[in-house]
Amino acid sequence: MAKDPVRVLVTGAAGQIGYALVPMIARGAMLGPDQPVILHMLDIEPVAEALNGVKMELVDAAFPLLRGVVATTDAVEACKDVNIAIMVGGFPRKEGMERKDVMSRNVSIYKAQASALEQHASPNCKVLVVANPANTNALILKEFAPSIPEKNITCLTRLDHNRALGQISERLHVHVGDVKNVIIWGNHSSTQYPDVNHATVSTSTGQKSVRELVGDDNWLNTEFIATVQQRGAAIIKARKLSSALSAASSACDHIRDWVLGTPKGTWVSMGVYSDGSYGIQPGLIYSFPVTCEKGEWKIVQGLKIDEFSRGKLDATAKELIEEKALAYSCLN
Ligand SMILES: NC(=O)c1ccc[n+]([C@@H]2O[C@H](COP(=O)([O-])OP(=O)(O)OC[C@H]3O[C@@H](n4cnc5c(N)ncnc54)[C@H](O)[C@@H]3O)[C@@H](O)[C@H]2O)c1
Ligand SMILES: O=C(O)C[C@H](O)C(=O)O
Repeated sequence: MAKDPVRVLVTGAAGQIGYALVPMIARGAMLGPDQPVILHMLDIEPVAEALNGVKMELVDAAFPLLRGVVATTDAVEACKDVNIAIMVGGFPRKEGMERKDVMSRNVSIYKAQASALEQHASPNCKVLVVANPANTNALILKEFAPSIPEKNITCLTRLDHNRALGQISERLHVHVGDVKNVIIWGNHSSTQYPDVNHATVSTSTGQKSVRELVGDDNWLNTEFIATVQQRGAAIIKARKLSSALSAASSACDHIRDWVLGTPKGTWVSMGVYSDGSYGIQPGLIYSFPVTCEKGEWKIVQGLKIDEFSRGKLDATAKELIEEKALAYSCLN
């Protein structure tokens, strides 16, 4: 039997991630090749005409799964009955800025949009915040939309996770699809901790540890970590624009795995509210390793954390606590 369409909101849809993301959703890259979708696209009045242009292109592309498009500058209309909300709207950082430098412009958007989502989205709407500072925007959204279950509010660290897989695959000359179970801990910022201590590669003779195959702890503990932490800045330097196609693709991966489940024996990284796992202050939106089943994520428990990792987990948590205070000071 044909499935009912799922309503997917993309905010900031006239921007560069939006332009890469909406065709991916309309082609089934997010929810699967048999799942019809209705796209809700929100942006602001000054770019209303460009937003309408994106709608025209969606019509012109004749996507068989696309059952409707709402393009609007009205947050209430945009949020109406949506099942999934991808929050990309905001301002990207420019060369030389840290992600928290875009804080004051972006957190106020998330406070305002929390209410629109709370009042008008479908009650079990799943939310993914992409706009930076992603963890703190998600935290503000969670705190100002108390009736949305906290398990439904997440932020994107899957791009960092995919970047870590990419770096390992390049270093070992293996297919990226054969590398799994890296972890991004903490903030989507330069304090994030890309951890390969539990990561493996599928080989013709079974699963092998990434650390053993690389055989260079110094590279793993320094250059590898710094490359993943600084990749967003490196893309801005090269493109003069922040990452867009990789961000859009990773947002699809995040939602697909959350809704359809992670493969057996594989975890992914998602920014989710902390329940105190691994000693991280409860309530922060912190990136953890998670598995997903039947539309629910669960933090992977019981991983051994060595002293080097402990310091890194705590440092990125400390930054998130500081960002939270800064966000509230911007809102006052
Ligand atoms: N978490 C991640 O991995 C990740 C990766 C890449 C980029 N980002 C972030 O995603 C955000 C978007 O990046 P981009 O390159 O698409 O930027 P962009 O400037 O091209 O697009 C952002 C869009 O948001 C719109 N917007 C601004 N205020 C809005 C509001 N109140 N409601 C709805 N829309 C609004 C703008 O008009 C613009 O069209 C930035 O904050 C960027 O830093 C996050
Ligand atoms: O780094 C940025 O500001 C953009 C984005 O968060 C990224 O990681 O590419």
